[in-house]
Amino acid sequence: MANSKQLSRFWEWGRNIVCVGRNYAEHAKEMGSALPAEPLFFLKPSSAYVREGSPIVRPYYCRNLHHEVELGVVIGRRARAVPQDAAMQHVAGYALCLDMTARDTQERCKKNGLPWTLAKGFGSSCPVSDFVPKEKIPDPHKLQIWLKVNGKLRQEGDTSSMIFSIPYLISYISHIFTLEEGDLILTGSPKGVGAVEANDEIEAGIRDVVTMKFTVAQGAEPGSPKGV
Ligand SMILES: O=C(O)/C=C/C(=O)CC(=O)C(=O)O
Ligand SMILES: [Mg+2]
Repeated sequence: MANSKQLSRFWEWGRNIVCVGRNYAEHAKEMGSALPAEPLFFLKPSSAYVREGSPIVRPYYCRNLHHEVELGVVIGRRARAVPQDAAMQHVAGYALCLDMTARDTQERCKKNGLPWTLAKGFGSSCPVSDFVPKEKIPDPHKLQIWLKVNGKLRQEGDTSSMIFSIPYLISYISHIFTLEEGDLILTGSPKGVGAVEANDEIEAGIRDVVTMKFTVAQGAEPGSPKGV
């Protein structure tokens, strides 16, 4: 099992980013989507990570970039086909994460039955906070997560409202592929997702645990000499 110190910079390990979708009923409702009977999940590349001090870059093909604030679970020990009652032994800690989403692109992908990679997997689509060792969070299903844009509250959710619990998700995913040390699971967004524009400031937190701040920048068209 990797220890907290080794995993304190989990974003540098280059491991899987596994995202769970529609895990909060009110978010599924605001998207006009049905509740999932089983977890819905997708992957981001590890180059999607971005840390405070660097911007979230809106891709050139996106006109409607959305924030989704989510609790992230950092895997500390390889998990392969683990039962639910052993799943938490594989957790090293947590992080606050954003699942930045090119919503207009996602709508097109949904309509055409295409994967969500363009909408969810672009560079800087996964801003993350500092690592929080699991000892600091006695119950990850009793956390309040929130997000403000330019000082205005947009999202506030309680992790007790997740449809599928963290042990269920770890067990479920680990029966499909092996979870490795340093992998991150984004557990889904509560309601209140919305658009951000270039120069907006996003601030988010897990109440009493951690906060983070990012600014949004506009990505350059391919071939353009300027821009991010
Ligand atoms: O149902 C939809 O149209 C969109 C759902 C998502 O983007 C899923 C998530 O990423 C989430 O629920 O966090
Ligand atoms: Mg999400």
